[in-house]
Amino acid sequence: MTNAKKTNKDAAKKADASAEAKSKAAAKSSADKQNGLLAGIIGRAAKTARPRRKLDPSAVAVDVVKNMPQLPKDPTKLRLAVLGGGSFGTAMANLAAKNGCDTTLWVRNKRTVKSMAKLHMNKKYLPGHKLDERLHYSHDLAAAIKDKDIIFLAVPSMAFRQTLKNIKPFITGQALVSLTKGMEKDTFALMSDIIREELPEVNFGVMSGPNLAVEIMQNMPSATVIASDSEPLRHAVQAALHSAFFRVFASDDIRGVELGGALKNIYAIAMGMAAAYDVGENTKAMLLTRALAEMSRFGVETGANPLTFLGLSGVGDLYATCGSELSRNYRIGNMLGRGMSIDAAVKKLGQTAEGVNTIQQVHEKASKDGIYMPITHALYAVIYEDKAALGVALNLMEAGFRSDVEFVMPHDHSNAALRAQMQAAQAERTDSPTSSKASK
Ligand SMILES: NC(=O)C1=CN([C@@H]2O[C@H](COP(=O)(O)OP(=O)(O)OC[C@H]3O[C@@H](n4cnc5c(N)ncnc54)[C@H](O)[C@@H]3O)[C@@H](O)[C@H]2O)C=CC1
Ligand SMILES: O=C(CO)COP(=O)(O)O
Repeated sequence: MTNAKKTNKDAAKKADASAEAKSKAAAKSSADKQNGLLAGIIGRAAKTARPRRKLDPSAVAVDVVKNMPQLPKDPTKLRLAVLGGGSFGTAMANLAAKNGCDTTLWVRNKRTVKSMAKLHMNKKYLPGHKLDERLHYSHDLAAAIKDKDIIFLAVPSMAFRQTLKNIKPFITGQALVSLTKGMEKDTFALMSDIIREELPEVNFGVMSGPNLAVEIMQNMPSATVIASDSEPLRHAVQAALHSAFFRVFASDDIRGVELGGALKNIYAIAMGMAAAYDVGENTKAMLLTRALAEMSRFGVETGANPLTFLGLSGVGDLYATCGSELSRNYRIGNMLGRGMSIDAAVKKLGQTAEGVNTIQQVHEKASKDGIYMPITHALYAVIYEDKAALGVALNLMEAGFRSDVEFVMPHDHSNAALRAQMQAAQAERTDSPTSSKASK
């Protein structure tokens, strides 16, 4: 090799090494920036979210907690009761029975119990779907929950408090898990609030996720989230329900998981209505994404961690319900979009659509507390104030300058900065001689 060639090769090597070092430094700086951004978001979330309530051991009756750490990890040894024989209670009870748990489904109607036990089918809510033959049925509440490890509640939100009052005399150490996705009428209480009020000594969790009951019965792979302060309870629920077709993820953000399940029903109604108007994919995507923004904003204001809304119980459930006719809330919205009144739509559905009440609760709470929830208010105006849907939808498009993700760039900043820029540009146009010429 000549000296010149060697010098060129060395120079090229040096240049490569320097380029590599630069690119590594750039990658590191970009990663640092991203980590910094994430740390900022998490930090803000931690500041805005209310401190989580941990169980206060001194307030918990000893006989109630003593069972929890001893919950059998082997699902075949778990004893469960599921209260509420609608589509979701039945689907969850069936999953647990298939896993070998000793499971009793409590249904208030004696005749329904007889029919289910005879046919191994819930003819009214899940017709055509065979239930596991090991599943037990009862209409006797005390017997159904006696000696159980966990009681799952799958009654509609309007019946939740009364159901807790009914089981209170028979609680001897069972843990509770709410499957209900709604808010109590007129109180804005979530199911976890009601449990804390009615049975403050009981260990509990809430479960929520993209879980259309019919798809679960069809063994379509699905997943959900169990949120609880109690690790043994989270593990027990995972062990009881996890299967090849159903994954159970864990969280300790009870409020966030529960709010995801309750709030998405509002937007499922909006999406069902939008579908009736035959809107385009861009419009659906905008609605869905701004719905997520509303949900997480509302969540932060009421004590949830906004990052929870990125999980299965947030965006996951929003996606499932906002695009499927299997969702009763979506169907209600679709009927409204086709000109039916809310009362007629609810009557025709004949099943639980929690969103109908949740819209009213959230509209009132957001108005009272000044939480910016334009989609919810718009939907409320269409459903309960008889406003024309198209006009309300177009008004939404004029809501001013907002930032995309407010936890990355807060709205005030984006609004103020954008307004200032627009005003400056406007002033420049009016001042410039060319603009006055053009306007003549
Ligand atoms: N169906 C689904 O795909 C899912 C439903 N959920 C939630 O589960 C809860 C229950 O929903 P579904 O089972 O779908 O409802 P559903 O409309 O299919 O059935 C409701 C059941 O509750 C019973 N019920 C009504 N009032 C009662 C009372 N006062 N006492 C005892 N039982 C009473 C009804 O007889 C019926 O068996 C709702 O909050 C819903 O949002 C959650 C996840 C999925
Ligand atoms: O919550 C659900 C699926 O995750 C069921 O939705 P609907 O109550 O709208 O049917």
